[in-house]
Amino acid sequence: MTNETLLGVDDLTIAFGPLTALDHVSLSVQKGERLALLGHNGAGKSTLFRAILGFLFLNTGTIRIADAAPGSERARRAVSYLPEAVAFPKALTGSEVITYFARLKGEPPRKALELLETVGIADASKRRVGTYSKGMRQRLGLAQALIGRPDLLLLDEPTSGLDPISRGEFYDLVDRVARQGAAVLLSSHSLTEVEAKTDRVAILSKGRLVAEGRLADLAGAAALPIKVRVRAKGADADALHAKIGGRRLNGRLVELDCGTGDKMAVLSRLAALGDVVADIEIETPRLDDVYRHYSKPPAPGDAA
Ligand SMILES: Nc1ncnc2c1ncn2[C@@H]1O[C@H](COP(=O)(O)OP(=O)(O)OP(=O)(O)O)[C@@H](O)[C@H]1O
Repeated sequence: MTNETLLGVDDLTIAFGPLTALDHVSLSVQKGERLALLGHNGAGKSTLFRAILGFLFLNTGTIRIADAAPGSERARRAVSYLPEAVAFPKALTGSEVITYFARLKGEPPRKALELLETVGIADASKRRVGTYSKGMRQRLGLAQALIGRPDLLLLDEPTSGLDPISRGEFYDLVDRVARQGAAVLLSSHSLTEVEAKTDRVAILSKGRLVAEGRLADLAGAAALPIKVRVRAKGADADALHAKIGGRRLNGRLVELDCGTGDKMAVLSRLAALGDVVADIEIETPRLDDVYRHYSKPPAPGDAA
């Protein structure tokens, strides 16, 4: 653990009776870093959050938050949590909610109220929360989580139910908070979103950490193929398919798999075909390919 490590989880096991929800899990999140926690329903993501918050007995291992034990005074000051469906008293205004939480955290309400500006709902600060849209409630939740400048932000599926624009804006805010030095651990089922918006991913499968690292490194380690999609001239995919093999996707497209080392050779071969090829597209592995590779298929009834 370096002094830049704001969350260190080492060999963590958590069991609920006979069920092992987390099985010897180790991971860390550094200052300014956004780590995405991925996994099917029941993989153990929320259990990890609850353990970090100090609510659970650890069967094995340790958790350190800014070098403090979970649940300690120091850790409680350092960590903030935003659940998936944040609920505030409907009769309170946004300002009243923030003032209330600032007082609970022993922070000056005036400073905390500036966070309503940060998250873009200052205009609605005098309105009752009961009139807020889901996106506005999540923004208010983020403002609440940011009170006192936490070192570690835990975001449990923070954008589920938000429209694409609100999701984008939410991630921009998270990005800004990370650039100011916070460590962010967020869980999500939305792989495309996480791919562009986080620094590293950790994949849990049935309580075990099956992969952890930067997307490009995980894709490289898994030796996932690059897909080369070739468009046939004159919409004659059959003729093209007969020449190059691979998969015929439709009447115009044929797809080939190749390793990073073979890419140039494959491209040269295709270029030499000349008249039968209209266009070539190259697709490097995406997070959903990496996720599918590393995570086991869900048990029946476990669909994400
Ligand atoms: N208090 C508990 N008692 C018994 N089993 C529990 C308890 N809390 C969680 N579990 C079990 O632990 C496993 C992990 O659950 P967890 O809620 O951490 O999964 P998750 O990855 O957050 O899933 P989801 O994506 O659905 O939120 C599941 O099998 C769940 O049923």
